[in-house]
Amino acid sequence: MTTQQTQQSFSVEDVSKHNSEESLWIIVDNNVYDLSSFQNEHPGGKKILKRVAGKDASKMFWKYHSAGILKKYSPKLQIGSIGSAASAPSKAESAPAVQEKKAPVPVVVSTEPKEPFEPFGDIIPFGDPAWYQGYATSYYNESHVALRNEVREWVDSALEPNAGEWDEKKEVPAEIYREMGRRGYLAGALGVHYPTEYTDIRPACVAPEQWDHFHEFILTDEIARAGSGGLVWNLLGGYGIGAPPVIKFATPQVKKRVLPGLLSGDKRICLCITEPDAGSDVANLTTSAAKTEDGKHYIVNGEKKWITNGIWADYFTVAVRTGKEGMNGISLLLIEKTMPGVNVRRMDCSGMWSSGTTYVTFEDVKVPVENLLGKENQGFKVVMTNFNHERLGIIIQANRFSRVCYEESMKYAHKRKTFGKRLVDHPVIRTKLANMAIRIEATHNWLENMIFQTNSMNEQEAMLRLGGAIAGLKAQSTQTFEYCAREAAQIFGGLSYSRGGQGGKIERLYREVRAYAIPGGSEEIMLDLSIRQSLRVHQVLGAKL
Ligand code: HEM
Repeated sequence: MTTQQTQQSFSVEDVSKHNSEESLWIIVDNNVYDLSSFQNEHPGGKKILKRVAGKDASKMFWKYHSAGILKKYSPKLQIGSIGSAASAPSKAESAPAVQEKKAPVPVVVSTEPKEPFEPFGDIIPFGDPAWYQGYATSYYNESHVALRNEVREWVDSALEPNAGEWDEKKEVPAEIYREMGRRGYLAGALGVHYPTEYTDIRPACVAPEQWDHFHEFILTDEIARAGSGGLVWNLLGGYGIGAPPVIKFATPQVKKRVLPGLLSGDKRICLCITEPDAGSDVANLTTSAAKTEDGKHYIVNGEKKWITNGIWADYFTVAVRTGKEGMNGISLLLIEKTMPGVNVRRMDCSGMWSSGTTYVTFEDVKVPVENLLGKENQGFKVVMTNFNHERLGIIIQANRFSRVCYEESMKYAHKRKTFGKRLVDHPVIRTKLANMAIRIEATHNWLENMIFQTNSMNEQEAMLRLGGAIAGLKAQSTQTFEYCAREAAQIFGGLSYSRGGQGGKIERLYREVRAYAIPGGSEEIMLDLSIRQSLRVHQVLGAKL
């Protein structure tokens, strides 16, 4: 279908003539769709379309579908609009679809107190963070607003409508990952300053020197809005935890060789810590790295399990044992796919299908000593410095997924009727929505505080002082996610039990809860650490105990 045809204008009478199997047109929200060829492949059946052939089918359409369907199928099926070409936009169109190519204009930020920003998004109460909905904020400035708008436009048009299909295929087109690089999103997702020294790519709407942890928060949060953990981990999972040790601890030569390709999205990386027998218990890992007699290489042997993005990775940031037992014998090595002895196989998991969960084996892999990240036997420290960034990423995603569960439930509760009333008119359903919202907002507000603290401290200080609170917040966010996925599933009923369709996001997210509650420190470990670590810090600060 050409764009010109899409602009064609028809009258209701024109459409009414196309009311048969041979020529089957319908109207949805003032737009005209030719379903003549599509009717045979319509997952909801052919007959149901015949009943609305030649008619305005908006009401029936919105009863059975969510907005993503139109975004996905319009380019193929829409042939025009009713009346003038500039008719009222549909629900799906109201989100801008195509990003205009404009020259990047960095936003210059003033430090004056601000009025609330223009309301943004669907304005469903608690469906987005408060600062999106016209409430005042002291955390965000115009550059955050600009980035939020830019990412949402991309996610709405290019990611969300395809997330379900990609998850089923267990693969996201490589072009999407490269686009993450081209837009400067990968360079901005390292938990450090925007690394202008290793890439010429610049974000379109944020001056690199102004890029902060809130920008990374917004980026991750908006991508998570597509409602697929598999997708977020495909785009940010391996990279967000595998690349920071390289930029912080690799030698200058290795950084110069490796980082440009990683930041542009041409090369991929993953983090290999977990083993078949060592998960949250990092200090007990057994993958060995023995130095050769000439001291120029390590010979690496061992297995790593549940490695996100491993099947596509060019680089592996690997925790190995170079010394004695326990945490003081661990080092981090950058292993490369081109090194003989590196093997990967995809693992079958209950969720996160498009994230490429991998089993990695290292058999006598010869790694030059220059690929050591940090100092020998001090890798545990490198792993620890990674944790705040990794956990904040998990918290951001888990809480947006909770919001997606809530937002989808709220929308569905406004259209589904039972016992003669909309779901939202039943107090029991409103109680479910309220219990979801209060948890999401509490988590989000604590999260914003943690991001603000992270912005205000150097990394060493943040690791020590925020480690406990961030661990506690991780547990809170995954408990909230589990709660919201369950409640949303109950609200959607059978639709959340079958794959795809209106309940598709809920069904998928429900299967993804464990991927958030277990890795990056299980809930049990996080809760315990939140108290232990905070006590340690506050004893130094003079807690009166
Ligand atoms: C532009 C026109 C349409 C497109 C592109 C379309 C596409 C789809 C798709 C992709 C599904 C699979 C479920 C999902 O992913 O949501 C579906 C299901 C369905 N569609 Fe349509 N559809 C269209 C129009 C209609 C109309 C006009 C009706 C009703 C008169 C209808 C009734 C249904 C029903 C009953 C289902 C099954 C829902 C379920 O499994 O719960 N569709 N449609």
